[in-house]
Amino acid sequence: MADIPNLNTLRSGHGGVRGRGFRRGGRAIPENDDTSTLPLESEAQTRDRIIQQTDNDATSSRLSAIDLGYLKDRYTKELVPPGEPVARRYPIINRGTYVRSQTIDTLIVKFLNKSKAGDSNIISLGAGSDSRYWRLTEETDFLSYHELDFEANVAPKQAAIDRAFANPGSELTRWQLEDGDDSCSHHLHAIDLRDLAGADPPDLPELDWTLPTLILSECCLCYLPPDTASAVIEYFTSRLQSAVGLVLYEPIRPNDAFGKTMVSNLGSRGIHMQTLQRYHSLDTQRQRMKLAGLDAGQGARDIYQIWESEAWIPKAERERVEGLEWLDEIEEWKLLASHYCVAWGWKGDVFSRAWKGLGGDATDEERRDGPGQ
Ligand SMILES: C[S@@+](CC[C@H](N)C(=O)[O-])C[C@H]1O[C@@H](n2cnc3c(N)ncnc32)[C@H](O)[C@@H]1O
Repeated sequence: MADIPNLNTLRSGHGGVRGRGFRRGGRAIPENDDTSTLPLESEAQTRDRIIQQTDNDATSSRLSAIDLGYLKDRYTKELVPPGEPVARRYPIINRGTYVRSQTIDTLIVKFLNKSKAGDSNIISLGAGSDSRYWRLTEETDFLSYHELDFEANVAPKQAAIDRAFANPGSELTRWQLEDGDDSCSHHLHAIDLRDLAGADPPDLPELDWTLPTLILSECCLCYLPPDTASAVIEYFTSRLQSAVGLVLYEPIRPNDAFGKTMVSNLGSRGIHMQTLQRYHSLDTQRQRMKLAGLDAGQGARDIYQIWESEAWIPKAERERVEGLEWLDEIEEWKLLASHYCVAWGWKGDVFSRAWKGLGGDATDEERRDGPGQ
C-alpha cells in the first residue's frame, strides 16, 4: 500500500527540474540538469514537490509487489528510471498494494466489459507512473486513456515511454507488436488539477466528452483542499455527456489511534491529506458520491473488507497470495487495511449494469467496533 509513513522510497528526485520545459506534444526536456542556477523554491512549490514525490512511494510499493509475484505487470519497471534495485516492502504493504490494485482493476474491467461494443474513456487523475493503460489494452479494444498529473511527473514518464519504445527489446515494444492497437490511445496531460477548479478551466485536448467515462483517483484527490477536489469532480461530471463512473482510493478513519499516528507520520514528511477529515469513513465517502450526483449503492469498502470478501478475492486467489510471503502481523494488517478504502459511484446504464450489487453486505455500523468485527 502506498503512502504509508516511515517507508524508504526507492527513488528520489522524480518530479524535480527534469520536468521543466516539457509540454505535451513533444518539446524536448532540457539537457542541462544543473540545479545550482535555479531560483529558490517557494513554500507552495515545496509542498507540491512533496506531493509529486508521493508517486515514488506508490511506484516502489508496486514494484515490490510485482517482484514478489503479487501483481502481474511487465511495464512498470520501464516507466521508472533504469538501474534502481527493487526495494522489498513489508508483507502487509505488499498485500495492501495487491488488494488496492486488484480492486481497482476489477471495477475497471467490469466497466470495460459492459461497454465493449463501443469506445470508452478512462481519466486517471494523478496517474503518476501507473502502467494500467498497457495492461488493460492487452485485453481491451476501443479505449482512450487520459492521464493527468503535474508536468514534473508527466515529463519523466513521457521520457521513459519514449526510451522504452526506442528499445527493440523492451516490454513496451513487445506490447506494440502484440497488443498495440490503433483503436486504443494513451494521452498524457501535464496539468495542475487545481486549475480545473478555477473560473476559466483549461480544456483537455483529445478528450471525447461524449463517451462513457470512468474517472479514477488512486490516492490523488485526497491531496487537494476538499472544495477543490469536489470542483475537479464537477468539472468532469458537468461536461461528460454519457455515463460516468468515479473510483477513489483514499485513506479513512483518521481519528482513531492508528489513524492519528498515520496522519502525524505523514505530516512529519510534509504530506497533508486535505480531504481526510471530511471523508473520514465509508459512509461519508458514499455521501460524497451522492453529492456529486452519482449513485453510490454500497459503493465503498475498506481494504480489509475487500480482502475478506470472496466476492472480491476468490478463495483460490487468496490462498495463492497468502502463500507468497509469511505474514504474521495479522493485527497490524487488519489495522492498516481498514484505514484505506476504495469508493465508487456512477450515473448511467453501463455503470449500473457493471457495478450494481457489488460490495457485499457489511456496513460501517456493523464494523464500528473495529476491523473484522
Ligand atoms: C500517491 S501518488 C499516486 C500515483 C498513482 N495514482 C498511483 O496510485 O500509483 C499521487 C499522484 O497525484 C498527483 N497529484 C497530486 N495533486 C495533484 C494536482 N494538483 N495536479 C496534478 N497531479 C496531482 C501527484 O503528482 C502524484 O503523481
